[in-house]
Order: sequence, then structure tokens, then C-alpha cells
Amino acid sequence: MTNETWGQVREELIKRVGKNNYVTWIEPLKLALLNNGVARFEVPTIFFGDWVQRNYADHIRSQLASAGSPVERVEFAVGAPSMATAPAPVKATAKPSRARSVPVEDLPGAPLDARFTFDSFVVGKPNELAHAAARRVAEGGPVTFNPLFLYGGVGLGKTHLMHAIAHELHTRSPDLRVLYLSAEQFMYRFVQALRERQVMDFKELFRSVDVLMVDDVQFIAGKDSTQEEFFHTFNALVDQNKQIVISADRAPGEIKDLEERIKSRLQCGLVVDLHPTDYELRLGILQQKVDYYRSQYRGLVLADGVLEFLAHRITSNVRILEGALTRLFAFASLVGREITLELAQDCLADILRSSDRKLSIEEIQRKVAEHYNIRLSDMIGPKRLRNIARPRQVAMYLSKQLTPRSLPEIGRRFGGRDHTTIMHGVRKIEELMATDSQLSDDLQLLRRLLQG
Ligand SMILES: Nc1ncnc2c1ncn2[C@@H]1O[C@H](COP(=O)(O)OP(=O)(O)OP(=O)(O)O)[C@@H](O)[C@H]1O
Repeated sequence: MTNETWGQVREELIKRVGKNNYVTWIEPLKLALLNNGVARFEVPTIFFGDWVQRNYADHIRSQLASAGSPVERVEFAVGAPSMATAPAPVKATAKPSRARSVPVEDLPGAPLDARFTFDSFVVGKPNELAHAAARRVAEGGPVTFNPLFLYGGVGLGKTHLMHAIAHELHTRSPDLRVLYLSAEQFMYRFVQALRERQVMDFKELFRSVDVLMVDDVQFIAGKDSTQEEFFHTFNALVDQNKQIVISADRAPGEIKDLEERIKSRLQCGLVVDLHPTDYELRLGILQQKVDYYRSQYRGLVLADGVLEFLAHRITSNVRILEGALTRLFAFASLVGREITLELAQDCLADILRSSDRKLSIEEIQRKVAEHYNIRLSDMIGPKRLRNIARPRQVAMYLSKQLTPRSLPEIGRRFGGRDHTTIMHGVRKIEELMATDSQLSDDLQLLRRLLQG
């Protein structure tokens, strides 16, 4: 076979493996030798060669056979001498791995927020397990669970804990290569590497870290090439016994459009959730923030009962709670007044109103129908098939739990059903929850989605 034939084979391979894979993995191959049933190609690195061997050698062999040059073996070698018949001499392009030489401070991570430390993280019942696991990882030492997967609703402290781990690791071992970034940034970097044909550098860099932390991993769901790359990075680091910390807004199994193999990998380590805050935790966080603000807004007086009022009324998430307090302090310092309950009510009227927003039965029905992939009309219709009746009972149960509506009122909104039917549905779900872990996971997720 000549390089011309190899050119034809490459044309066929584009169709087989797709343009992206072709550009990344096939185009850089240089035919070095074809002899005694062996085709040997020059590759830039050992990793590259292993990868192509595992993923594309069969394609190459079969296309060579179709082009009339059957071979028994396809080999890949770094710096293999090029074929004499090659029209353009093949230059040795093998590069030594540069990844390790990238200094810690130049790793392509996101900046860490200096305020997000363990000291400033208030621990309460809803987050104590997540906090303990994060502390354990931050101690360094032998990897005990990999990955640590933190999940929970919006603004409950996932990012704060990840930054705290990174700060602590940096303090304990300044040379440790800790890389923190969001899943979105991971994708952005990967796409950039593809565009600039720097995929090998990207791979090597991400495989050269000691600790990898990826925030909001749900972002890569449905993004096929990024998922693929993430999966391989993940595996390579786990194989090297490097710590991985991941966060998401829901448990691995609940992330739609995430490949099954990734879900199962993510479940292999320790999966912990940050529960919605309770009153005590909210109050604790407020008290801690007040101590911090006092240094900035000297002389401001906070009346008794204001923090309790806020902790009681703003239940959605910590970010909103913090925002309310910042606004209150800023406003009070501008007008030079004591922070009283009245001032808080006035100044935070919009936040308080949206916190008070009542959930409607229709919203619950819609969310449940969407979750179980059934039609909204079936939710209130007469069908008794199990795959429709069960979600309907789930929606009845959540309507009873999350709204102040009576059973007859709920019945009316479920197609005019009798209140005893609603009671039966609610009881059925309560019974099943004790034994059916999938159902209780579903309920937990739906609650979170509905309550925001
Ligand atoms: N237990 C806590 N103690 C102190 N501050 C907290 C606590 N939980 C959350 N916060 C604060 O609430 C804000 C939001 O937290 P963070 O950004 O970590 O949320 P998140 O769970 O990552 O949310 P998202 O899903 O939006 O990414 C931050 O300012 C953080 O410091």
C-alpha cells in the first residue's frame, strides 16, 4: 500500500468514526511501515497510541482490507520511522509530556472564593454528613472514597464546601495539584482543545492533577463528546488513585441524559446530599453573617427578633437569605437607622412575598406528570393503569403535603374524585415509601424541584 491508498482509507474512516474523532485520532497518524501483515503508524504519545489501538484499530484493519491491503496486526509507536514512499517526509512529532510541568497556579481551574472556607461554613443537621465527608477529603492522605459526590438544591452550600476542601488542601500541601472548575468550564476547555487541536495536551493536563473537583456536573448531561471525555478523565484519575470531588443539583441516578456508565461510576464512591436548611441552621448562618457585617457596617444596631423573623420567613435557600441580610445592612447604613422588624419588612417586601408564594396543585400535577413522563390530562383522567395511577397518587400525596388544601378540594382538582379516593392515594404512597426506595427517591427529588 502506498500513502495514496492510505489517503483513500482515511476518507472511508471519516465516514466510520465521524469528523470529530477523525480529526482528533486518525488525522495525526503517520503510516510508518506495511510489511509481513503488519501496519505500523507513528503516533505523538504512548497514551495516544493506546487509545487508538483500543478504539480504532479494528476500523483501520477492516478499511485496509477493503482497500486491498489486508493486515493481521495494526501497531502504533512513538517516533516510528516514516515510510520511504511517503510524499512528504514525516517529522517526528512526539512530544514529552508537558502536563506535569504546568505549575499548580497555572492549572486551568476557576478561581476560589476566599470566603468559602470550613471556618465560615455553619454546620447543622441538614448538612452535617456532607460537611464531615468534605473534611475527610480535605485532610488528604489515602483516598477512602472516590468520588465524593455532593448533591442538593440550589444555594445549599455545595460550592462553598468544594472551595473549602481546595483551600484546606492548598494550606496543608501547597504543591498538591488541585484543580477545581465547573462542568461548564470543563466543556469549554475541551471544545477549545478540539478547536485548537490540543486534545492531547488537554488530556494530559487533566490526568496530571492530584485532586479534580467538578462543580454542577449535571451540566454535561446530553453533551455527548464532553461526557465521553469526562468519563475517560474520571477513569484515568481513579485508576491512579487520585481524589475526585463532584457536585450536582441531584443524585447521580436522577440526572437525565447522563450516560448510564457515568451514573454508575459516580455512584461508586460516597454520595451525600445537603438537605434543605432547617430553622436552626438558617438562624446560625444569619448570626455568623451578622458578625461578619458588623466589621463593615460599624455602629449599626440590630433589634431583637429580626434574625429569627428572617430565618422563619425566608426558607428557600441560603443565597437568598444572605442577599436579604446584605440588603438590609446596606439600606440601614445608608439611611442611618436601626434595623427593626418594620424596616426589615419594608426593605425586603419583594423577597418575603416570593418566599410566601403558595404552591398550586396544578404545578404539582404538572411536575409529577413531567417526571413520570405521562400526559397531564391522564393525571386527572379516569385511566387506572398502574403507570398512570401511581404517579397520580404521588401527585395527590404531594398536594396534601405541600399545600394547605383539604382532601375534598384536592379531589375536585383531580377530575372531581371523592375525598376517600384521595385519602386512599395518600395512604398508599405513605405505605410504599417505607419499602420502595425508588419511590422515596422520586418523592425527595420532586419535593426539591417543587420547593426550589
Ligand atoms: N452552611 C452554610 N454556612 C455558611 N454559608 C453557607 C452555608 N450554606 C450555604 N452558604 C452560603 O450560601 C451561598 C450559596 O452557597 P453555594 O454557592 O455553595 O451553593 P450551591 O449549593 O453551590 O448552589 P448552586 O446549586 O446554585 O451552585 C454562599 O454564599 C455560601 O457561602
